[in-house]
Amino acid sequence: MPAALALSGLTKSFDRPVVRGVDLTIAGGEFYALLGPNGAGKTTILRMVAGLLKPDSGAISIFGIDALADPVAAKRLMAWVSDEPMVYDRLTPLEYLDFVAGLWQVEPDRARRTAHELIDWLGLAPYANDLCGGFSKGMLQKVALAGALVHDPRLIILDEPLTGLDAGSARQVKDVLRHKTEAGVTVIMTTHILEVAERMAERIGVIAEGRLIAEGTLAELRARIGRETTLEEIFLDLVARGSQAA
Ligand SMILES: Nc1ncnc2c1ncn2[C@@H]1O[C@H](COP(=O)(O)OP(=O)(O)OP(=O)(O)O)[C@@H](O)[C@H]1O
Repeated sequence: MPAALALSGLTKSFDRPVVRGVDLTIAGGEFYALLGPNGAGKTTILRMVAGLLKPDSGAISIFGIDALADPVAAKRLMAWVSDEPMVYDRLTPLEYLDFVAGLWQVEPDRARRTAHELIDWLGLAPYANDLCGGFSKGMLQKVALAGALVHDPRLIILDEPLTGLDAGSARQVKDVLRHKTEAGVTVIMTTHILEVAERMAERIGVIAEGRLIAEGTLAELRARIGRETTLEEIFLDLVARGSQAA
């Protein structure tokens, strides 16, 4: 069984190098959190995986598909959920999900079932027939998440999915992601909420200055630091060591 995601030697520069030779392998069904300081390159890595940015060099494989050579086949297997939700103002959540499912050519009955399931899970049922134009950012984030999941992707990539959500909405989103991993779906997400990474992720990767400076389970990261402490302490310690090494 090929890895859900395998990155090798991934690099990207803008006016300076931003992603500097990242190798990363995530197994099918894993929940992986990508942590790192602001500007570390996390979003840039994920945007390359999602096919929104072209790497300068390196390889991206999604369930064994070369995502650079066959981006359409790779995109069929994954969902990209950005931290800036893009939803059509003039559609209702149900219409939006129907539209997205149509783009993916999901069989209509199945699409409708999945759409209703996602809308229920995310607490959007009371607004399912209201125009998205009047929604708050948190509601739009949930509609965008539902839209990303309507074609039943096997790999879900989320950039800061919980930012700006109230406690109830954050719980709904976390429950959906948990439900998906229980069903064998792979999740990779960036977050600055260390408690979320600590509670939800099976493995954590730390990016600093464009490099993967550490990864492992929380216990493995703790062992690297050599003392029993919080993820926050581990994170700060690893990042400080990473910048010293660079
Ligand atoms: N399109 C772009 N053009 C020029 N520079 C960019 C572009 N996109 C990102 N950068 C730069 O690349 C660096 C890494 O950005 P990136 O968004 O990947 O970081 P991040 O780890 O996701 O940060 P944050 O936690 O703040 O979201 C930053 O210095 C950013 O300004």
